[in-house]
Amino acid sequence: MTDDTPDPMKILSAALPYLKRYDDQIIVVKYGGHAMGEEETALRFGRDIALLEQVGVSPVVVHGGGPQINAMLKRLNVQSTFVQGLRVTDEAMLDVVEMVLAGPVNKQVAEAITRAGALAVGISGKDGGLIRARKLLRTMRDPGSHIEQVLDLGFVGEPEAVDTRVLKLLIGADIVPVVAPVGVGVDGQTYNINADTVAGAIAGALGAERLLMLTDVSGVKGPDGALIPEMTVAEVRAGIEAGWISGGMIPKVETCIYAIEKGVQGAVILDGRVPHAVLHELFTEGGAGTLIKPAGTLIRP
Ligand SMILES: Nc1ncnc2c1ncn2[C@@H]1O[C@H](COP(=O)(O)OP(=O)(O)O)[C@@H](O)[C@H]1O
Ligand SMILES: CC(=O)N[C@@H](CCC(=O)OP(=O)(O)O)C(=O)O
Repeated sequence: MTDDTPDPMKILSAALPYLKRYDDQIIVVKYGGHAMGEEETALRFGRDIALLEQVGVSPVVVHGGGPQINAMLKRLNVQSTFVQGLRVTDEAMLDVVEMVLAGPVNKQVAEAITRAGALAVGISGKDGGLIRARKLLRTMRDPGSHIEQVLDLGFVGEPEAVDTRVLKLLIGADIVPVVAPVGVGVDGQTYNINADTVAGAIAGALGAERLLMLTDVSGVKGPDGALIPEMTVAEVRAGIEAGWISGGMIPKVETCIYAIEKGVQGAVILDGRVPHAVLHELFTEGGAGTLIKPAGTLIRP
């Protein structure tokens, strides 16, 4: 009779080179609202992050919460509209967004990590001057028209500067920072920022070793629908140009490209609903999802 159960000793031993590779390295993990799923998924995520901390990696978590905001809006009977994948945010909407992101979602994620045995502290981009934001300006052109229209998305922002001091203090004290994607302008105005964008900005500012983007698809799929394990920045750009990278995947890969251009060694898009996706990516030979990397590097050890 054969026993297909993987030998835990073999798994641990095979993970050794990766454990050494990521020792003391900063890994930014974007935990998307769709990847949060049921309570058990969140607790499992918490255990994976706590394990990273225990083995000497320095994880920084940036979470989303789009579906959780939608659920609150439904309870309040408020409609929400999206333009180019971004939530149009007036003053009343901003209150709900900040309340949900910096409130229950932020605390649940931090608590799940803490419950698993690592200390985690939830903050928003407004704490410690972490994210100085400015209003995001987006334009749109109707098909067949030459005229660019400026879109008004209200209080939707983008990071203008990232002050990493508070993150470094927490990391230095072996505390896992958990960041809600809200920022503040020089004039004190609060902004709602897409969580992918915040994760990319923080990974770039910290010079992280890796940016992991946890979502609800297995990674970037090619024109034939098959998962692509590794791509260079140039290949990603060609995919956008050719149209087989589209919709919600565009801002995600653009965030990865931004982070790589800021010096991050590799950015991975992976399915956060798969048990232990983070550990699988970091500590196994094949990794998980799609690794986007600078040209000419061979970085899956
Ligand atoms: N080449 C591609 N590979 C994978 N997904 C793609 C691709 N092109 C477009 N997509 C779309 O991008 C979506 C992922 O983005 P999105 O739903 O915005 O993620 P999230 O909610 O986690 O931010 C997928 O569900 C898929 O419909
Ligand atoms: C401007 C904008 O659209 N902000 C997002 C912030 C949350 C987010 O990005 O959450 P996910 O990562 O779960 O999608 C929103 O209001 O939904």
